[in-house]
Amino acid sequence: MDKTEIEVLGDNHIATSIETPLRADAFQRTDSEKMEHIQHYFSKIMEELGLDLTDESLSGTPYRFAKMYVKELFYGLDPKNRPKVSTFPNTYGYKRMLVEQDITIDSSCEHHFLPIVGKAHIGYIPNDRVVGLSKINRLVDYYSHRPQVQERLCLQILKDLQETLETEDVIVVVHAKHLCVSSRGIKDKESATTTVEYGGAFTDESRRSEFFDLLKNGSDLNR
Ligand SMILES: Nc1nc2c(ncn2[C@@H]2O[C@H](COP(=O)(O)OP(=O)(O)OP(=O)(O)O)[C@@H](O)[C@H]2O)c(=O)[nH]1
Ligand SMILES: [Zn+2]
Repeated sequence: MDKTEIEVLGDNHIATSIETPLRADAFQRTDSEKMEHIQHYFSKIMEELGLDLTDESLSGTPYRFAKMYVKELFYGLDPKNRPKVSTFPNTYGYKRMLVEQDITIDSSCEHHFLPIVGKAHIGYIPNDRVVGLSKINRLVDYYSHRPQVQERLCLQILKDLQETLETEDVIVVVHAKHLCVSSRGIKDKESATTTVEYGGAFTDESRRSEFFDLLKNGSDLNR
């Protein structure tokens, strides 16, 4: 694809599917093999920029970069890294809304590979199964650690929780800053992006209002 085609495609940045676009052979290579290749290619990028890789401070950077990509920033690409999320019967019969708020979002934008940082807030109305609270945070962390667009991140978290909790009654809000907007390009330091996705009972406006009221109460309590 040449530069003109990329410029034309520029605004077509909304993903066409909820799934992260992966190659069929995405996991044929081991993590170590991937790190070895990325280390090699990143050293070439550094060299192209004119950097002297024999410098003591720079010499380890290609390895650090490769490890960071495969093991840290993008560990969530590999389905084998999805956290084990066991559910248990809702024996106490709690049927009201549960809100888990201010979950850290540390993600990366797939257009520029720069950080997306913010918070996720999640609500659900338990059906017959409930989940350990920390597992919600773990799922958010897992889906965040892929090259993402915020809309898809929000949808992937929603879909997984709906399947795991065996209910459509889930709402996901992501509020985040994109470094590709704040540190390059337009360089707007103040703006942030909010996405919201929901299903089931949350299609009812009064349920959404209840959720947003609980969020507000939660943040007031935290003050
Ligand atoms: N909808 C959406 N857009 C995003 C997200 N992350 C980055 N973008 C946008 O994706 C767009 C990519 O547009 P391009 O015109 O190809 O890229 P660019 O020339 O670097 O754009 P500028 O950032 O305006 O300089 C930009 O407008 C980004 O702000 C996201 O999570 N969701
Ligand atoms: Zn970006």
